[in-house]
Amino acid sequence: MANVLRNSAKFGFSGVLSQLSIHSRHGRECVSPCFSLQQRNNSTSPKIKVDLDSSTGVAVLRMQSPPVNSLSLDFLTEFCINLEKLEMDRSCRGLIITSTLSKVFSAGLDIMEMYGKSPERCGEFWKAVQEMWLKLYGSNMATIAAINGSSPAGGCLMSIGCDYRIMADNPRYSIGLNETQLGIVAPFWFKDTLVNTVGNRAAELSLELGLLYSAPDALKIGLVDQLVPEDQVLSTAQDTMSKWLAVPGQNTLSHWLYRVRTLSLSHTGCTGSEHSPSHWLYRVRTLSLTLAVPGQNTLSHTGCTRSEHSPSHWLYRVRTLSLTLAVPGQNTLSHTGCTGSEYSPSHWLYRVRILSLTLAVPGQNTLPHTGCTGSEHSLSHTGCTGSEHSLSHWLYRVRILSLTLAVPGQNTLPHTGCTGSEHSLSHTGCTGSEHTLPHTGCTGSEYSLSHWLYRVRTLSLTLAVPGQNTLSQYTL
Ligand SMILES: CCCCC/C=C\CCC/C=C/CC(=O)SCCNC(=O)CCNC(=O)[C@H](O)C(C)(C)COP(=O)(O)OP(=O)(O)OC[C@H]1O[C@@H](n2cnc3c(N)ncnc32)[C@H](O)[C@@H]1OP(=O)(O)O
Repeated sequence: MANVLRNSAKFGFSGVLSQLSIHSRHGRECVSPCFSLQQRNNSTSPKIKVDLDSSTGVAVLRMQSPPVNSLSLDFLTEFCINLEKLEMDRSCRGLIITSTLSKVFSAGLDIMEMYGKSPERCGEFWKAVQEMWLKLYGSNMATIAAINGSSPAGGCLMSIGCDYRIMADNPRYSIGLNETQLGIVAPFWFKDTLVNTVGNRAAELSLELGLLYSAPDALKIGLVDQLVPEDQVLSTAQDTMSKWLAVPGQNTLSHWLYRVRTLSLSHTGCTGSEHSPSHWLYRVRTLSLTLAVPGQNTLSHTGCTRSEHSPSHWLYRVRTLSLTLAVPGQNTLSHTGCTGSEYSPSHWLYRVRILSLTLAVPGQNTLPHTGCTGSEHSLSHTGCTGSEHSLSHWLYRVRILSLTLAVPGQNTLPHTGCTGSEHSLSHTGCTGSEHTLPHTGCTGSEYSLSHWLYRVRTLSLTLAVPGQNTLSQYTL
């Protein structure tokens, strides 16, 4: 193990990444995930065993790939195919993931896949990792991880991709995103999923230090939801699953609304159907990693010029910065308008972030400042076009807007400037009839207004990417 890691370090992950980056630029065909997965599954011995109980609608997926259920390309392929089959099986409503091995749930990504492989193989592997996460995190089934052993790195990702985690109460078992300790960096979507699970500060500490938590500590920070004696992990998962399945529609809207935010960030920048989510996940990840490569200080405006800022420290922060500030199609941080020395980065970063959150009104040209160049760098870039429009004027309106949105019978948003037939849900940024927020599950007139107001508000706040038609990009 240690040898593998040492060799990986010697080989250089950034080298692998740059190769991958080139590969990505040349472009991969966007084929259906199902097709591509089936094509590349050459393994004969099953690494996954699935039992679906048709009386309960609950499937148990057992990982059985000794010695440690490491996530190789073959393993991931088999995992995804099984997941996809269950997803398409309408009788299956719940999924429990566990391991047949003693002491180990999953050791995470197979280190051997990250060492000495061709760029093509690396690309396939990485795509499979993304597909595993997308399928799990985006599943319509209720999902529970029955963690009956250690679950580092990718194993932890798999666990936090589920709705609920039950872990064996054994302090020798550990779980966490420990990549930093290995000299590599957890991709931003690993980070997002962790943040969604344990919150910002715990995730920050966890990622910067590459922490592995014992089962009791994992429970303390909320990384797992419940500890039970080892021999009761599966039975408790089954009991818990019946509670989840008793919640009406639990695996539809509420489930999705929460997850859509994370998934949509992953898609940012997607403008055409040729861009599959995994394609973008791959690119964005590469971008974020590349941005912080020492010696390539393209983020000089972030203030990152000193050697005392360790990569992991910066990668974590830079990722957050890019996600927060990046406007698709814009030259990321330069769109902050920070071109003169009078504007310190922190000054701008702070303001722009607040502005984006405060002023973004879907369908409006909320943040035209992204194209500001020169002396108009002022508060007028918030969308105010005349000097009479002060910031407080706008802040006031936007506040009113948010409040008004929730008043039954006023869903037309006339004050946003919308006039005519576009007074509808198209103000969310949807422009074509095909864009009916399919992922919300809402499809027709059976949904009352208050129902929609509530949903739209959440969606707008959640999904609005200024200047982009975010919802239309959502293809999952
Ligand atoms: C495509 C290239 C892209 C490059 C991009 C670069 C960076 C991007 C982000 C990378 C993200 C990575 C996420 C990951 O998941 S990295 C993997 C991290 N995993 C770990 O750190 C786990 C390491 N393993 C352990 O801690 C332990 O093995 C254990 C799971 C706790 C089990 O312990 P134990 O029961 O004592 O077993 P052993 O340690 O003796 O191991 C038995 C056997 O298994 C081999 N092995 C263990 N882990 C892995 C692994 N992840 N991949 C492959 N092989 C693994 C270990 O070497 C032993 O083999 P031998 O018996 O042959 O010595």
